[in-house]
Amino acid sequence: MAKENKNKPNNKKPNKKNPYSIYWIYAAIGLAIIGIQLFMSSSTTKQLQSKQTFLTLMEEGFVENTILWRNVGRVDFKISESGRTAIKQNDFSGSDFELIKRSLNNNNNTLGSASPQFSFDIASTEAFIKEFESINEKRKAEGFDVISYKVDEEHNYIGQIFSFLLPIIIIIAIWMFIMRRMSGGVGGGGAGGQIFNIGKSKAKVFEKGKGTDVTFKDVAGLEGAKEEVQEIVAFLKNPQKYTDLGAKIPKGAILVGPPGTGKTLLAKAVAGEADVPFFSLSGSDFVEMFVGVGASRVRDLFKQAKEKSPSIIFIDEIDAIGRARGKNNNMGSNDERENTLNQLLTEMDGFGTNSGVIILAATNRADVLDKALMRAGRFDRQIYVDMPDLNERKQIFEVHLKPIKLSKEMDVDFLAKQTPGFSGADIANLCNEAALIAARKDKKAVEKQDFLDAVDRIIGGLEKKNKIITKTEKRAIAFHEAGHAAVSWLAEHAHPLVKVTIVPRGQSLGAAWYLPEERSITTTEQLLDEMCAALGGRAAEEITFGKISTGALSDLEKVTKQAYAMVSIYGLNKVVGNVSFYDSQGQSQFTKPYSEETNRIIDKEVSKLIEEQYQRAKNILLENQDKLTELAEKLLEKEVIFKEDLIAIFGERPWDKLSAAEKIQVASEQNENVEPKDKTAPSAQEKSGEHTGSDISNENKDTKDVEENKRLDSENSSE
Ligand SMILES: Nc1ncnc2c1ncn2[C@@H]1O[C@H](COP(=O)(O)OP(=O)(O)OP(=O)(O)O)[C@@H](O)[C@H]1O
Ligand SMILES: [Zn+2]
Repeated sequence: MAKENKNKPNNKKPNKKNPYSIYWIYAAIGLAIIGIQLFMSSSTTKQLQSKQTFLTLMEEGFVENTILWRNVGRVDFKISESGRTAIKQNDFSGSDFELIKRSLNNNNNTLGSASPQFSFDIASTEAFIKEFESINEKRKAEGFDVISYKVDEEHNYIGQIFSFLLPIIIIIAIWMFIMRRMSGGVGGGGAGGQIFNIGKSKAKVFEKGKGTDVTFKDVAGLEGAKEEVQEIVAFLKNPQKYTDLGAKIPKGAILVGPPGTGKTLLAKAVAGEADVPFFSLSGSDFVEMFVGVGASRVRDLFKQAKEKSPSIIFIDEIDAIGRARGKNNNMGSNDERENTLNQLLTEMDGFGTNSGVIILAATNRADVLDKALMRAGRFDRQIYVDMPDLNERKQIFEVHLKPIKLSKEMDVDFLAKQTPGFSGADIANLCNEAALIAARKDKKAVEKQDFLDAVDRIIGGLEKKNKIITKTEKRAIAFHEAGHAAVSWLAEHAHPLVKVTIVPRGQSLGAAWYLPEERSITTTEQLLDEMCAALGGRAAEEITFGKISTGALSDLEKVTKQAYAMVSIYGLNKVVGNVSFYDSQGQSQFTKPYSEETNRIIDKEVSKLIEEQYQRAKNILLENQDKLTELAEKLLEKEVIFKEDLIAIFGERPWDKLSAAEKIQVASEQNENVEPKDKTAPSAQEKSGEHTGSDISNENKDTKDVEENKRLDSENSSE
């Protein structure tokens, strides 16, 4: 039973006393009346005054389809073809014949309709039959055909109405079927039908004490967020404590943060732990193609929540309805969403602070939300759920490693270090992937190597063992990657390298993995050294082969972007000065906020900056050319080399001898092409509200070694 409650929408019970169904009854009655009237008017029977009219016509042989209704004492008949022409031409007199003539004329106007029917009352069926038979005998004697008749018990109106209504009923049935399909009512059950529930909220309800089995223990890290959410639960459990002191209980809290950081998980934990009904739905559940449905669903949701108060409403991905109003107004389709949002705002205003309903919402696009939604009095609290840091990653690993069978020497610290920029969801995925890899190798337990393979696979994509690369190309790739590795190893502030590979994987033909610090401010020296290392690949090609290739495309792209950022955004260039042309609103994309003169200076400074670093990279490599060659040869031989090989060739980095405690904060392995890394950039910015150095460092890390790919492509095409 508990299961039922969990999985089925709550709209089943109120179905019975649904206010919408009354309209349907009205509609059905209306349709029936229209139907009957149509039926009546289409086959009207004209009432004649006397039976003598019939008998006259019968004597002439002008009647057909004669039916005697025994228990109502009535006769219906029609006039035959010859009769109709005769009546129109001849002068039958009497009021009945006037009537017949008129209706025959009318009938001619309406194309294709059947000949009109006439009726008259009789006192007794038996007596009438006698008269009828006597006329027939007369006709027989005169050599004419006898007129036949039929005796029936009762006029079957019901059957005729039904046969008329049947197609209408079928059409309605088809229509209802389509509507049900459109409102996605798979779980809605057969009985009531979704059509009645289209304006009902689609919230899943977790009743008191039957919540999810997620608890706060399952949410690792996120200490701050957890505390705030727990406080909300406390408000609901014991409002007295707060209201006694005059405090108002917040109406809502919105969880903001990058994807996969555990917002939904946190809300599920609230459902699991709070001892109150929990309504869970997604922003897109309000959206339907019919106007007014969204607003009606909001109304219904709040009504239900209030009935069960104290309760919690959770709206996931609220940006689906909460987007700022008024933008893109030229597209009419937004009206419906705005109505929905307006209704939500009204509802949030409508209930008092102490009504015992608290709204939780989650989004990863807080920037697009309507300001009215975020103001105090609605979502009073904004809870930031950030990407996990080293320590939090460790805790998340601990949660997700629990169900996995590990080999003895598994080291969670190590895993956390290997995964900078991973979100909680990424880590969950990694653990699963590692287990899959181990299973594929028929292992009894998951080993460290499986996790490393899983990291490689998640970051870099699948290995491409069969990719065809010529010997010269392989050599060029090896020297290029060795160049990156050597420069980053030898430049003090560059991220030290951890692993270099020339195994094709995903899009790339080779990759150098760095060990970036998790830092929030980047110094000029760090930026310059990173640029130098990025140019190291091309520099190595030049000093080794005497020619450069197109393979450094993405290195160059990254370096150029970073140089422009340094000069025109971070104010790190002496000539341009302490100015930033950064446009945090992203408004003036078409006009540059500086003069032509400044433009020229910026361009000049950027190319100077890059050229300097390129020369520096070349110098570093020239000084160590034999070591570079040794490294490249080793790479060609082993395909993957690690930090240890670099130490063997270049010796320890003198500046790497940090204290162990510091190291734990600093360390972490990083690929050149870490996709999750990108996700951290905006969050760091959003949070501080200003532009920190972090996104520079991120830009810096996001090197794709697609370059090698492109190099090959263009070599093929140009030569
Ligand atoms: N802090 C965490 N502790 C444990 N597991 C986590 C944590 N964060 C994320 N996860 C894992 O990642 C999965 C996805 O997280 P969740 O759906 O809560 O992310 P989200 O922030 O809601 O993402 P989105 O914004 O994309 O909806 C969870 O089911 C859980 O397995
Ligand atoms: Zn490169």
